[in-house]
Amino acid sequence: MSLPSIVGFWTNLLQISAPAVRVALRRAPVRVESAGPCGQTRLLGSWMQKQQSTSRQFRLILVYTVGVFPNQEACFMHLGICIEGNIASGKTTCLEYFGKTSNIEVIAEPVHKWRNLKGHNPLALMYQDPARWGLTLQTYVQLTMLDQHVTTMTSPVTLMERSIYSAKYIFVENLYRSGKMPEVDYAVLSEWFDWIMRNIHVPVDLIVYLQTSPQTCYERLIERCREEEQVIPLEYLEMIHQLYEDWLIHQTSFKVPAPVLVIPADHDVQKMFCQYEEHRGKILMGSK
Ligand SMILES: Nc1ncnc2c1ncn2[C@@H]1O[C@H](COP(=O)(O)OP(=O)(O)O)[C@@H](O)[C@H]1O
Ligand SMILES: Nc1ccn([C@H]2C[C@H](O)[C@@H](COP(=O)(O)O)O2)c(=O)n1
Repeated sequence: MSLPSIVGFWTNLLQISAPAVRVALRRAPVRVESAGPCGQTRLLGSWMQKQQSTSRQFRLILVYTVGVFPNQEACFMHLGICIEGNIASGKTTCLEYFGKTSNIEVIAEPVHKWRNLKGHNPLALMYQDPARWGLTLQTYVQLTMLDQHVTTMTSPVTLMERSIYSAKYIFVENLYRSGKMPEVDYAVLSEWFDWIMRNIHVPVDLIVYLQTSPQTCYERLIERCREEEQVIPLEYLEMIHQLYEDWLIHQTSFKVPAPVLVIPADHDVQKMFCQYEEHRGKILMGSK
């Protein structure tokens, strides 16, 4: 490449691929692992991983590679953002808001699958008898959440409701700690989860935590009136709340897989929409 074409290349790269460049710079050592059209960058990526280097120069080499093989840009373009929060904290409402007001792809929690699996309702069974059905539900939750994480996305930004991480660190943990999940069931789920973490890349670029009081969630849960959840007492929401706080605010329980943007979510819907607008830029850029 001659000097002008190199300059032109960089200018074009930075103009056309700003999000790709940014994502590649930040995520290079862990994101370069797709096979097929990303073959060349995959080699470079694994070499970089071996070097255990996070230096800016190496990352720039990678960005250069993205530019030289422009058809690979899609590998770096995508940002995955998870909306986390207690039951009935307003996650679905948040997803619907962004789904309507921009071309972000939204993925709702697959609750319909948990309520109807070949005519069975694992969610209802779990609430009726957690010790018997907790493992059944959470195994299925883990599978369906993983499926959503690895689904190929076409738009640059995806907002996903909850994650495989909160399924394990919040809900499985809660069943176990409250004595409603036998140790052997917890061990089986943990083995599965650890295997997934070792063998499958589950990328999350940003966690948006809708922080509510348990009381607010209790009121919204009653208002929503989902049949299976009528048995949920306030104490259950308090335990889920504490697990979320320890994980995402105090960061004392489990590894947090991405930066956390905290949005206070006890407010009415209008105020929440205003807050979403205030944070729209950060969310779209995947930064807190
Ligand atoms: N900011 C809010 N103020 C009052 N009610 C809300 C607010 N956000 C959501 N709701 C209502 O609370 C219930 C739970 O909201 P939802 O978005 O389904 O929560 P989640 O997806 O977190 O379980 C729904 O009936 C919804 O209409
Ligand atoms: N791993 C999980 C995830 C969710 N649930 C339950 C909690 C709620 O009853 C329902 C959906 O949650 P929402 O989106 O309304 O917060 O599924 C669970 O038991 N385990």
